[in-house]
Amino acid sequence: MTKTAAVIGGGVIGGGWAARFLLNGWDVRVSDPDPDAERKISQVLENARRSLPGLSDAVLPPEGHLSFAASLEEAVEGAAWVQESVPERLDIKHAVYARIEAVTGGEVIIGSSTSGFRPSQLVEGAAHPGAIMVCHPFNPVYLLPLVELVPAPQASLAQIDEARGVIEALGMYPLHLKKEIDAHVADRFLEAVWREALWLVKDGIATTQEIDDAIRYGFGIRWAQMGLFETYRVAGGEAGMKHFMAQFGPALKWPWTRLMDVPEFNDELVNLISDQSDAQSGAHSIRELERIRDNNLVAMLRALKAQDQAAGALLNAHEKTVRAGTILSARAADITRPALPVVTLHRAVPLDWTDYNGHMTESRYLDAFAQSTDRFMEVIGCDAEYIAAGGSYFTAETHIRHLGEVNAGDVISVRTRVLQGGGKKMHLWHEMYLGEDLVATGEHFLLHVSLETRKPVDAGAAVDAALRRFADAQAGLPRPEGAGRGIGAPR
Ligand SMILES: NC(=O)C1=CN([C@@H]2O[C@H](COP(=O)(O)OP(=O)(O)OC[C@H]3O[C@@H](n4cnc5c(N)ncnc54)[C@H](O)[C@@H]3O)[C@@H](O)[C@H]2O)C=CC1
Ligand SMILES: C[N+](C)(C)CC(=O)CC(=O)[O-]
Repeated sequence: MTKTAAVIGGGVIGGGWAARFLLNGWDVRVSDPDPDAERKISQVLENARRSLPGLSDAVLPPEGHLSFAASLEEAVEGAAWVQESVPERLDIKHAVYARIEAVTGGEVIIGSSTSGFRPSQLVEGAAHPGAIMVCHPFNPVYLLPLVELVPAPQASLAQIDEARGVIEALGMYPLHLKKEIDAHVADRFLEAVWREALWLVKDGIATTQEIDDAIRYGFGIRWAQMGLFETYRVAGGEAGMKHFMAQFGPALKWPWTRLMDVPEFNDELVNLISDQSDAQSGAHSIRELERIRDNNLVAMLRALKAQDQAAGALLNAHEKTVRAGTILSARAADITRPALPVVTLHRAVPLDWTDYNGHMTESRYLDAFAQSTDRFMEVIGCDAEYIAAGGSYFTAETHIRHLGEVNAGDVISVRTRVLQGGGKKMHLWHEMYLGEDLVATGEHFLLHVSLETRKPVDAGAAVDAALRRFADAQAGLPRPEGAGRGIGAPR
């Protein structure tokens, strides 16, 4: 049964949470007094739809239903999770919790997005303090996986486990802090860097642009993949962390920081920073900047995914749980019915597969069809073990036709037929579908080779027999329209 999340406060962060829940198959009910909340959330959701589904190579569950409740109580009624993202003011948060608890009676976890309040502050006056916990996300919530999970001391193990389970099921990473502290862990770093940056601008040392360059051309890239300590361990050379600390330890006593002071936050400083920021980035609207940010984040996360490192390793682990029980079982059914085309690919289109024309770029059609060919090779037994023993297929010729547009986030499927198969030859016909619409075809002629001699040889007996089983069973099907067609030939 589809679960419902109540999102209380639908601003920047509430909107991001709504998108994260919806795109992972939850229904979402939003409560926000702002008459503009619906418009703002629909824009956040639009950005999320083009970036989150294609982050993974597995297809997420069907998108949940979004609704806007007339009252907080209506939003919370029957919800399996409540995520509070109202402004960072304790009085507002306390008033909201009292109303939520009156409906849930402490039976449902209330995750708070608070950037800085400690759980013991959040639960002051609460009837069911164990159910209220810090679940601090990072913007954009629909792409960044970190959630700092800080329960109040009254929380039971079962409540903490439940929270952890929900966060993980959303593809996020619960960092469970056992001790509370103002601003948790990550925001203490952000605060330190922010203070230092304000001083550098105020003192005329660097502009907002120069500070951003210092981060994005250097340590910002490093931090995304190894964090702080592992990065510094490597920086210590062969002697590692101890050498690093011996070399740079004394600098801690030198005036390398102004963190002890806070620059006075007066109009002069605010204008200095915002004027420089306008000059730096004012040419883009916030929505444009969000899309630029999302494109970059998706590209970085997918690069880390390919390396199975950091947040990319988390994506891979989540993908396994999403895959289980969906496409794999569908494929297994197809394999037992060789007269039918085999579903060899079912995935969402990643943002980094699109181009300047705003749709899936041509090289990715070959990528998708190549994945289908690889999958079909596995189906007939030409798998990693067979290849390691010295046999494989090389592609000799390919013809791709583009029949319809595909956009980021679209779920595509490829169905594969065998036009000819046996001995050295394998002639495949891939059809790519968006729903029931045929959007591309790929015709591929492959030769079975010996990986030792690099020359064509007949396939091994088992692979040959499996391939012929498909070829024979599909021989009676009508020849696909477009098969064997040369470029420019009439349709
Ligand atoms: N903006 C950021 O970068 C991050 C913010 N946070 C935290 O998330 C929370 C929300 O922050 P933002 O989304 O940035 O603020 P925001 O100002 O964008 O959104 C707050 C929303 O709450 C609504 N609201 C006010 N009173 C309400 C009530 N009684 N019931 C329901 N809705 C109500 C407002 O109309 C507004 O739409 C804060 O606790 C903040 O510390 C956490 C991570 C990052
Ligand atoms: C600036 N901030 C304290 C609201 C930042 C956060 O809480 C996390 C983030 O997304 O940067």
